[in-house]
Amino acid sequence: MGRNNKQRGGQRLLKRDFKNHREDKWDEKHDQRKPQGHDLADQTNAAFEEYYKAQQIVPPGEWAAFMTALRAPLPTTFRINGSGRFAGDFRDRLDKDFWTEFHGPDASASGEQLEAPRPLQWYPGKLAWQFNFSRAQLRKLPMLETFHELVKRESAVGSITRQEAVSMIPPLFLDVQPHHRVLDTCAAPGSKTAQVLEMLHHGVQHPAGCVVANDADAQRCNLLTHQVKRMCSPALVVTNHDASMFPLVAPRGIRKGEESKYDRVLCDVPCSGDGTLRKSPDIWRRWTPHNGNGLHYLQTRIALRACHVLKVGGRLVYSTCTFNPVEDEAVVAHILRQTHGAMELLDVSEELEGLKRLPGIRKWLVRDRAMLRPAYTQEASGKVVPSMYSVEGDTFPLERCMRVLPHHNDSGGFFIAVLRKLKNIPESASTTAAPAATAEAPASLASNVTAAPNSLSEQDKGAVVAASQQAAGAAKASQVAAVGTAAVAGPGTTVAASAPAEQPAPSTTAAAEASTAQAEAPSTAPAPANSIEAEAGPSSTTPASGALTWGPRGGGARGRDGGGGKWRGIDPVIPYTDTEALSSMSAFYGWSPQMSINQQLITRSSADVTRPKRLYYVSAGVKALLIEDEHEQLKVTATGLKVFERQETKDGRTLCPYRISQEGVPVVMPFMTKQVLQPSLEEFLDLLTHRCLSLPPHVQHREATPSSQANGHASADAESALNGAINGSSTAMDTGDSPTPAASGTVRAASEEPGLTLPPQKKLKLPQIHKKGGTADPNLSDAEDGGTAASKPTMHDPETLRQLPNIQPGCCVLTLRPGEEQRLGMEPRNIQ
Ligand SMILES: C[S@@+](CC[C@H](N)C(=O)[O-])C[C@H]1O[C@@H](n2cnc3c(N)ncnc32)[C@H](O)[C@@H]1O
Repeated sequence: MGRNNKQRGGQRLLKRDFKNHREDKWDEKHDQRKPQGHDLADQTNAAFEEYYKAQQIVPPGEWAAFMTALRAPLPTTFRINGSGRFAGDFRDRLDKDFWTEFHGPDASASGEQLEAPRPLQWYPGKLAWQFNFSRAQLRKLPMLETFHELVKRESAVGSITRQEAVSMIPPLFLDVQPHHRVLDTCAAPGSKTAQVLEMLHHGVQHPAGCVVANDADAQRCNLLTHQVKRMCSPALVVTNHDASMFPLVAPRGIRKGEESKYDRVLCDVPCSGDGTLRKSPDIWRRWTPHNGNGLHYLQTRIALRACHVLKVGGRLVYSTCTFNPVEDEAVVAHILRQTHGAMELLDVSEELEGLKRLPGIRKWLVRDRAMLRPAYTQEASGKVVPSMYSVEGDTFPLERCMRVLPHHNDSGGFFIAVLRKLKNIPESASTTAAPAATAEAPASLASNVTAAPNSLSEQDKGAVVAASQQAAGAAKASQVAAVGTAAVAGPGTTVAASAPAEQPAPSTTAAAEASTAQAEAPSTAPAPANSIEAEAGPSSTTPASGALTWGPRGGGARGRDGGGGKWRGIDPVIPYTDTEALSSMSAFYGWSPQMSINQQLITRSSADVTRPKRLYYVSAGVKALLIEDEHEQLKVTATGLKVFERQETKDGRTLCPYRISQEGVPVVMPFMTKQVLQPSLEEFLDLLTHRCLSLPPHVQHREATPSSQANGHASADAESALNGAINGSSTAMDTGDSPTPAASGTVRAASEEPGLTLPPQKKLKLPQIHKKGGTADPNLSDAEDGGTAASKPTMHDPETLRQLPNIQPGCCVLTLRPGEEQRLGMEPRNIQ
């Protein structure tokens, strides 16, 4: 009874640890240099000191420095999104301007000892930075306040990510390439997933690979989806499985072989977390060596499964944020032992120059109930298993593992091992820790599964003006400039407001997980004959997908209304193949029906399969994975980038059933040969400022010309895009419901995502407009505002007027003309 209570208590404790302390995400309270609710007296733990002194993980003479660093607050670190458009600008500004300011008269006058923000030496391209100011300093010094505001703003719009320095290390060792299929086994809250996605997208608009981000905790999957959606990547799949039983997928009749495996696997396992003591000082109070013992078994199972799903030749990174050898070297040694030479521990000491690290240790001790022991004996009491111990005679080169100590790089603590798969793991190899009878159940494994939101929905790259209100929020505005979507409405052709915000699916309890054995067993049913080939599928990850079907998947076909998924509470992933709608979209936007924009769309709607409200675009790599996952073995909680939203008109007349969503612009734009308008820069800015521009009477759109109204006019929500332009922050635009009768022949903002944004140092002097609601006149509703065309500037540029007759009523994309970006202080980019 007592034992059970303790077990339960231990589980609760550790679960709370993960929820609160391994999120690697910025928390405002960490601005405070003094840990809240803990004075220094709390930052002691005799058992901790005894345990780690005995393990000899700290070099002789460094113990005091180690402990002092562990008790000091953690510096703030952030990563500049390397695939973002303004990464270079922002980095150079930090490097030059702030450096100068920190050594200029303002800094000297303050009388403070200020350390300028500095790049992390070992992070490539000076794309990760560190600073160390107290809250008091931030408040006191205007110069610091400006810097802090800048960091907060860039973080909000996604051009930088606050992430603990050590947490940036594992993805760097993964060596991700754009064509890789990557699995992040324990991914939430997703800081490493975001980094991996950036790597996948590095230098390419449409990477052929994909990233599967998995977590056993459904709520944390939601958190991950939310965090990573700033990336606006169509190459992400979020799944909700116990990683120790992560399913490999394969279509009917095809044995699960190399093709369905992963080129890269990140195994950032749940751990006791004492490497995060600087960030989470309450761990001092709760630390015991038994926390690590309790997690060892789960860690070995997750790591072994990761080895199984890795391709031969692929890389696996195993990492923890604990110093504890039982969770570190012991797990690595165990997987080397259990995989019988199939896995090789790599020497990466030459990689990440400048990162101070210590080699892994070959001998360690395990604390059982009674004492610390170097080797397993029958007398060992408590929850210990042989695999926790170092084994005399093992020749594994464990010194190739890496331990990062806090005083070496002024960081948190971390452990990393990089492995390569040399050959297939013999069938006989065990996937569990040796005698596990006494091992604790995994403390962190959530038993309840809640559903995730249907899909990702934010803007990544590109250049955008318009946005849609429901999705306003985190937006990648600093990578966004000069392109926007708008809707042109003709007489009686009203463009509906953007679709309602996505509803999370209802919660439910855990669905049964596929067992490892099931996951790998070949299916027996024959492969279907008909097929739609995935365009530009990744050669390394696409099995014979030419022979597979891009159509309803197993559960989807059987479920409710023909659309329910296999996993309760989770919407199915349904390929969108409505040829009639797709042809009308192709004709309207001007692309060939065979292009991938038509071939890689999905819906998540089980209720309205025929007329889904939203269409999501998935990368070729994701499509290939979904095709292989014909039986819906993957419990996909989120995937795809929202690119189209259904548009309705009051009179039922639309030329095209779907308009482009703001975050979809970068994906859709390269395919478009129609519905692209390039107004002059002045008109562009006027449109943003006033929401609505009038057209001169003699230039009326053929469809958009109202029979009785004086002027057609163009409108777009100004305020958020303009603020975005000025602040470099995200923008939100208001579509309104429909143009008023007076507003026929309008160009209206069609979606509400990030708008025109500029590099932070480039500030435009543009007219001030009020905040909320997006209308230029606060007393008017959007529709009314759209109707006051007379008060708006008139579109008059001859080149704009020449283009207008080619724009059909409905959605169009606005872009700057070539070369105009420089006038806004932006680097030129290749838009169309
Ligand atoms: C250390 S955190 C991961 C941090 C994450 N990699 C990041 O960088 O943001 C460990 C995660 O493992 C998850 N987890 C715990 N047990 C798991 C299991 N059996 N399978 C998959 N995930 C698990 C937890 O929910 C937690 O989100």
